[in-house]
Amino acid sequence: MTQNGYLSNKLSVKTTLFGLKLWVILGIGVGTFIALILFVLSLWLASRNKSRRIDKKVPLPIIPNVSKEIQEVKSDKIGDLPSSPSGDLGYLDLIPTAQKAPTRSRYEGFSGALTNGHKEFNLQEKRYQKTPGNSETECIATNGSHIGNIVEVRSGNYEKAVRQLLRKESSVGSRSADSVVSIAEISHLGWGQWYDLNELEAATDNFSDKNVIGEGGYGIVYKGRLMDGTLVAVKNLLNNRGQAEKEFKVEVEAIGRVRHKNLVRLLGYCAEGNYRMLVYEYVGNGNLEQWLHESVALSHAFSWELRMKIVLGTAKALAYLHEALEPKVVHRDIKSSNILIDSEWNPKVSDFGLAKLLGSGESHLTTRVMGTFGYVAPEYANTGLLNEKSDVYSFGVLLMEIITGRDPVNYGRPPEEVNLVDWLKSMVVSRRFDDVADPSLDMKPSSRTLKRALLIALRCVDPDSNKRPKMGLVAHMLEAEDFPFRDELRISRNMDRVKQKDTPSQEKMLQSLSKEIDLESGHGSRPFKKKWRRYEG
Ligand SMILES: Nc1ncnc2c1ncn2[C@@H]1O[C@H](COP(=O)(O)OP(=O)(O)OP(=O)(O)O)[C@@H](O)[C@H]1O
Repeated sequence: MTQNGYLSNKLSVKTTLFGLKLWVILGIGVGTFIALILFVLSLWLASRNKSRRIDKKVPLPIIPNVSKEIQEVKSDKIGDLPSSPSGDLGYLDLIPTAQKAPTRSRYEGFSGALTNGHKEFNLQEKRYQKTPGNSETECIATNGSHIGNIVEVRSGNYEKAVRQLLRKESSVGSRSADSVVSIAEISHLGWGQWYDLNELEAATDNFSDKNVIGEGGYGIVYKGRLMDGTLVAVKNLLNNRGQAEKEFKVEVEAIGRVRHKNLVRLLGYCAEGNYRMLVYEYVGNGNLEQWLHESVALSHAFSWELRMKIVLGTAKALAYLHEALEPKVVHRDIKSSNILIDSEWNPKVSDFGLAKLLGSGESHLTTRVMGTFGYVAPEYANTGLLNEKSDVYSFGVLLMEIITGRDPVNYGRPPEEVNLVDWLKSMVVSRRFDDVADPSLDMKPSSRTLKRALLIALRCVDPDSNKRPKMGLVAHMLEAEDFPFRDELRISRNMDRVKQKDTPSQEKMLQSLSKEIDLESGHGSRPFKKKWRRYEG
């Protein structure tokens, strides 16, 4: 027997394993071994690919684009910041370490670490004022240096905001690089004209002193002439960190899109580097404060009729802000220096830096009362509760100022005359009407006209904000010579009889004044009742 014959005989021997021949069992064994090797090999390859993908992910230099949640990101100082040689901050990793879940109205205790290779920088929330949609965070590095501010992070996504901020910081240097970021950031406003800083410098002769029109709490206003000849007023907001940014944003949001004959028009803005400027139509005939209190030599020319034209236009502008817009706009700083006057004596309400946008029926509770002493409604000053009725109060004070030519608060007067509202009420109660009109008026108004104006003013400053009329009604009262005050008062009284908690003197004063006006008008007003009812409530 050959060797081959012997091998094949051996392989063909049946085994005890299911009676299978030996070569079949050997074949199965080899096949299984090869399959096992292949399986292990494929597992190894798969895991290698996966780890490669993870490796690729780690150093990806991607920083999120401007998020919708980030309304504005501002950096105003180059701090002690890490940067890669390319100036790209893609290797940074922000690890929030103690970020509490944001509640509806506040974000708290943010801190995080920023790593760049072996370096680590701590970020910390330092300052915050929190109401929804109104927050500000200052980021400081471990060494205490200021990195920048994050303004208006709506859903607490600090990580994105900080990355954005840092990326911006990394683009150290040129003004143009900075302004590119700014343009991207505020382009979401989708409104108005963008002005170059160069353009405004040229328009105002390099912001020269001779072009200064005035200075308010938030910045200096310059007169300027654009290349196309348009006269403008340029408000250069003071760069006191967050405040300029807030004022800028509020003005733009509040009046950027609105058009009204009696609202000053905001033509556009400039946001380059740290500069924030607002460009308005130029209103060339001064402001109401100057006409009432400064231009003594000219005040005789400021007749009752012109004053009433200004009052009416202002009332219409406020009615428009409160009743025609959604969300409505509460101005919060109605006062004589904010009523600009054009060459045809049209008033233009200006300075919306403190304005607040409120949804319909909404009130706002604030911890910081803004406004100007003497004009602020008592409930707003005492409790911080703000709605459009606060503007109605300020308008009432403004009307009293126009009637009397007196400042809302003047410590130069005898104690009982310091506060205009209190003094005027006492004059009405003691029926000394002849002594209240501005002595510098050339022609005094008729008794009835004066009383009508006084009654409207007194209703606007009602201590109970619910009883103050809406501005639309105020405008109608001012406009309609035959407005039936007695009926109007009765309707108003009936409407809130349930919650009647008036001081009797206020109610009595208004009643007797309206009675007098109706008597002086000579008609009992029945036919007008229906007509006016619709303006109430
Ligand atoms: N569009 C404009 N046209 C002409 N003058 C303007 C214009 N806007 C503002 N002014 C003038 O510039 C001056 C400063 O205005 P601004 O609104 O900054 O401050 P203010 O109202 O006087 O004070 P504050 O802002 O502190 O309440 C005022 O005298 C105002 O009359």
